[in-house]
Amino acid sequence: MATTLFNLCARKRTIHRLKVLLLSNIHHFNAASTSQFRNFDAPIPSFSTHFRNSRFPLRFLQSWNLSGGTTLPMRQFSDHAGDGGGEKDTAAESDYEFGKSVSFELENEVNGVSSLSGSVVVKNDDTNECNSEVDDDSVECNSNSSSSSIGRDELENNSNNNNQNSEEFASVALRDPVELYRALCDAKKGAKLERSEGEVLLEVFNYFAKSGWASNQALAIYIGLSFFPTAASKFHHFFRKKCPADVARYLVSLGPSDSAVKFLFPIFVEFCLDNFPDEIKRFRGMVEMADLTKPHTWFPFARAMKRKIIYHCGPTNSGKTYNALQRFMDAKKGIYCGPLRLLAMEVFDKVNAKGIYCSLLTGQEKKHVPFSNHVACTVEMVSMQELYDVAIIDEIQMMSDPYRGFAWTRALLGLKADEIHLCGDPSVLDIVRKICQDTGDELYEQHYERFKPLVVEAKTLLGNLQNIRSGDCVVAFSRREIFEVKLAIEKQTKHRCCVIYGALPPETRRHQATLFNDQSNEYDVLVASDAVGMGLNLNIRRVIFNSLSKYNGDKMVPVPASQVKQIAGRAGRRGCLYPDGLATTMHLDDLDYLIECLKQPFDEVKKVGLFPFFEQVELFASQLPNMTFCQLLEKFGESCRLDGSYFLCLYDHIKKIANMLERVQGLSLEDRFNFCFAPVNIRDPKAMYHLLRFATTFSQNMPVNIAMGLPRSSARNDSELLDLETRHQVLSMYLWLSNHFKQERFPYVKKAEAMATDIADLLAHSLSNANWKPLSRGTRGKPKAEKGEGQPESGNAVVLKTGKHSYLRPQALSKLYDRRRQDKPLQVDQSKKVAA
Ligand SMILES: Nc1ncnc2c1ncn2[C@@H]1O[C@H](COP(=O)(O)OP(=O)(O)OP(=O)(O)O)[C@@H](O)[C@H]1O
Repeated sequence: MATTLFNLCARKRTIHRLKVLLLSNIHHFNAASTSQFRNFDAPIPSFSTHFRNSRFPLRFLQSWNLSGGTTLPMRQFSDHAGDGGGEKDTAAESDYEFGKSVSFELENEVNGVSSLSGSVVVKNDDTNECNSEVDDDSVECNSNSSSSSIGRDELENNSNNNNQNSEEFASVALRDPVELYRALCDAKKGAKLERSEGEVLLEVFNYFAKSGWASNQALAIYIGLSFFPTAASKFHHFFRKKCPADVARYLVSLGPSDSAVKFLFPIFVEFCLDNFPDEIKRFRGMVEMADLTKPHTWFPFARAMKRKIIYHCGPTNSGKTYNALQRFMDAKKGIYCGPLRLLAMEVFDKVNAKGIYCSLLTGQEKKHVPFSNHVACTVEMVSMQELYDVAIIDEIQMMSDPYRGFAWTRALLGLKADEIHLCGDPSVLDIVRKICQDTGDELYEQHYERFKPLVVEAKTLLGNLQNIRSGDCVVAFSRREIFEVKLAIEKQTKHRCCVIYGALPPETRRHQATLFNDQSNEYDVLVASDAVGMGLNLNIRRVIFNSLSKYNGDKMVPVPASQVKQIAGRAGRRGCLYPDGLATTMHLDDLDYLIECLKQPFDEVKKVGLFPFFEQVELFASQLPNMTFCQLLEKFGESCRLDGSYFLCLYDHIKKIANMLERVQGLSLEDRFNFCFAPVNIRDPKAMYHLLRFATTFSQNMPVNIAMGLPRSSARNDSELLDLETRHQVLSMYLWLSNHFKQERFPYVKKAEAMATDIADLLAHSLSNANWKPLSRGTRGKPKAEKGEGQPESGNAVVLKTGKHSYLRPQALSKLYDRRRQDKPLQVDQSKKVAA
């Protein structure tokens, strides 16, 4: 029922949307249809190849740079045939998105048969070379291997047979696939094969059906990945019914190999064109609807402008944003786009404090300042309709973020501003240059150096918390670790700690930052996650990495060098109490990795993120009735085409929400799309429950209420603290939804804002007093029994250094370190190392 409704709504709206999209993107579709897809109706240009008289393969091969000809830009397909046996999925998926060209070097080699100065050598990768090569050497090789049993006559016979075989094989290999396919069609019956030959042939076709390379190449004739196995199976039956003896023998000689796949593929193409016109038409329609190529053409107004792009390129703390903000404040009308609410709020405060009216726009809040011509927003909220004099896109390197990258790409391509300032590290400089070539914008580069070099303190803390000093920021990569460190520091030293991590509301993070920056109180140490890397001005003297590994949702992995740099760079900012920044590690065995990371140049990003607009998904949906939204997204991912500089952003979290909302009936496609982007922690069942509840009430056309209480007092343990965090997230989600749907559907905005403020206060108060052992979300409500003083929590931590001031490291990490240590023994003179 839900699906039907969803499809009904989708179709009803599609016609109108289609018109809008076609009108606004007409150029895009034209361009795409001419350059990205082979045109089956176009006349065939003459071309010298083995595939004479071919309807399809001729064009097919032309565009794939058969013999050094031009390569048309197209979706990237894998050029490795060597992924047959069972690797299909990964190979297909990994190569699926982006168009690199494929080259068959058929001039010199045809399916394993090379024509070399008149003599023919059959190469078969999968069989013994001695048997497969038919020349003098091979005879010798044969005779060596079996000289005792084979007589001279037999040898000669073998040699003659081999020569005959090789001639026959060569003639099969060199046959025009179109002609061969026609011959197969005309044949009444295939040759009778021996059982062993039949078995090998079966293996060959199984190998073909599993070939990621073949399934990937088949996309070019609009045989989709999901249909490929069916097509391959039908092709097999057809072949077995009609196959002549010489072709069968040739295939048996090749065996289940890449050469066999390459031989069969052009025949398969002919077979598909003949037998699956409807399937091809359907998939072609889908592909055209899911065309994400040439994204710069999606923004015709921005393309009509002569925009000036200024790339402020440099490491952290080099004054990039400061300079860009000067231009922003001087402009008549400006927009700042940042990665975090926190950064947008900071710019909002800073600019208003200078007497320039500036509004604030984030997913959760709209603060309109009367008479303001400036706005500070989060990058997802940037308007593509308004005209600006100056725009800033901060942290532009986040274009390559696997989840959110599309928002930066969209802002860069679509912003209607005369002057756009990009601030970020050099990792996306090359790709921005390329994009500016496509858009026709002028690019100016301003390179920056850090105000003061960052110094690595080679001594490290040697695991001893007594070495903590005022102004230190200890960085840990999980909430649990953060509270463990805070607890240990407060227990073993006189310092008090503020904490900052991602799950805290921006207001609470700001409050903790203020507490830490303020010299008049006892909170002089900060314990923070990677959330400290962006958006807060902090008086940090030294950044200490408690560990340099983090959980990626699946396993512990080393923290990427770019992130280490970004975080370490927070030490010693210009204008703060400690202008000379220091970075070090808690434990000596992490020091090498830190030094390596800081020495690394910035990685050059090859691709930036892209994601379809709702209109594109809607258009696509019109092709696929009877599909759930989640299936639709999957199909879109499978069918979409992208240019080489772009990747499709990950959307597993969106699919998870889409799946949950599947049971909610009466939501339109657009509603589903919007609900799926709501900020929710998909690993938090309580938060997910509230999202489901909001969507259900919304679908019943009723005003959505908050239906959530407010705790009276601050948290007394970690379970209560986690509960406060979740409640704040639910309120934040409510506010976000109220800004993305009609407000009358979410009428309790004021109440939600007031509750969020109260919870932020409670959180701030709770954090000041937090002195309990942390829980992870999974163990919420089940606090572990307290252990005796100094004893590690069983199974969770090990003592790395004994003694009163030793610090316990979580066990998952210590295992990783042990492994790393085994891989690379610690250098004794490590402490002498100093890096700048
Ligand atoms: N010319 C300047 N005069 C006074 N203060 C400055 C100047 N340039 C930068 N600053 C200050 O130096 C600090 C770092 O500058 P800014 O935030 O612009 O660096 P950044 O390169 O953008 O670093 P990040 O990427 O870490 O934000 C800020 O506090 C900023 O106010």
